[in-house]
Amino acid sequence: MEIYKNIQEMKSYLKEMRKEGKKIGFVPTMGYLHEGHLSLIRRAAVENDLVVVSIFVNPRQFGPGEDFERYPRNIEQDIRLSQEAGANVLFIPGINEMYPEGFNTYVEVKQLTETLCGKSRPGHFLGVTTVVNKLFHIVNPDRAYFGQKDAQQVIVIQRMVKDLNMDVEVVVCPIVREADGLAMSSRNVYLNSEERGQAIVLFHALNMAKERIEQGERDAMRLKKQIEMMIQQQPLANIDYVSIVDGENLEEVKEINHKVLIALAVKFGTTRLIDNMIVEV
Ligand SMILES: Nc1ncnc2c1ncn2[C@@H]1O[C@H](COP(=O)(O)OP(=O)(O)OP(=O)(O)O)[C@@H](O)[C@H]1O
Ligand SMILES: CC(C)(CO)[C@@H](O)C(=O)[O-]
Ligand code: BAL
Repeated sequence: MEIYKNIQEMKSYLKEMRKEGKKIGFVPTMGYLHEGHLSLIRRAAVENDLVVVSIFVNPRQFGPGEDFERYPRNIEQDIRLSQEAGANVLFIPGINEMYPEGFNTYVEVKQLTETLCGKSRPGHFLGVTTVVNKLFHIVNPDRAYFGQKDAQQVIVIQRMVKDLNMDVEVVVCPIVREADGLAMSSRNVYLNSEERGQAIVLFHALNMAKERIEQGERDAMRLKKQIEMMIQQQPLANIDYVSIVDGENLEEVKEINHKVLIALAVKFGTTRLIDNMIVEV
């Protein structure tokens, strides 16, 4: 596996690969890889000739007081796991490589970034779209792989790709869960055993909501209340948001009569977890 820290060196290497006709699949990550990330890498390896994985904990998508400094990192383990999953090139730039002095260009998707996580984390998606845009320019992939776990991120990136006529196919991969249903996340390591035990309520609440819709529930407000009540029964849970939105434009729905996204963010102690489920009626 090739490992690059330098943008120009990796660009030259990938240019050669492209000249040989190789199709490039790209998996952007913030590292501390788990089965969720590995599922993206494995899929990219099946669908492309060359798989590039980036590991960059992007400071510009963390707000002040968020967990940038303590975000979990284990580069040796990431190298081993990504190689085993089928990565051919690892891109691990330093902060100065990505944001040299004088850096001053941002890419912003409006509206879609103003709800859900965008509301609770002002500036977060500006950081995400800016860094993903940069990474797309550096890697120039044919396909880029993102997890449905970050549902809003997927929709925002699809919008950016469309609006800016970018030649990359965005491939969305299903949420990978722990055996008990908790969505895998690098941040799960922050949870103590009590918090970890209670966090399973998120998956249970999403399943409950799906069942209610399947049984005929159409009132989004009533369902949202039921989800909130179920989560609040866990003493360590602190709800950031529970939302039932249109699966395409992320606008809050009143009546559930088409494809909806049930999305939530809940804190357990200091750890903020997100999860979601798409339900079609
Ligand atoms: N459980 C999962 N299932 C599928 N894809 C996932 C999962 N967790 C993360 N991903 C995807 O992996 C990519 C990189 O995500 P990232 O490095 O932020 O990991 P993460 O575990 O989601 O971290 P965190 O939850 O701490 O933000 C994103 O496209 C994300 O959606
Ligand atoms: C896409 C991403 C790698 C950009 O930093 C990040 O937001 C993530 O890991 O989902
Ligand atoms: N997966 C989204 C990265 C973040 O929480 O900053």
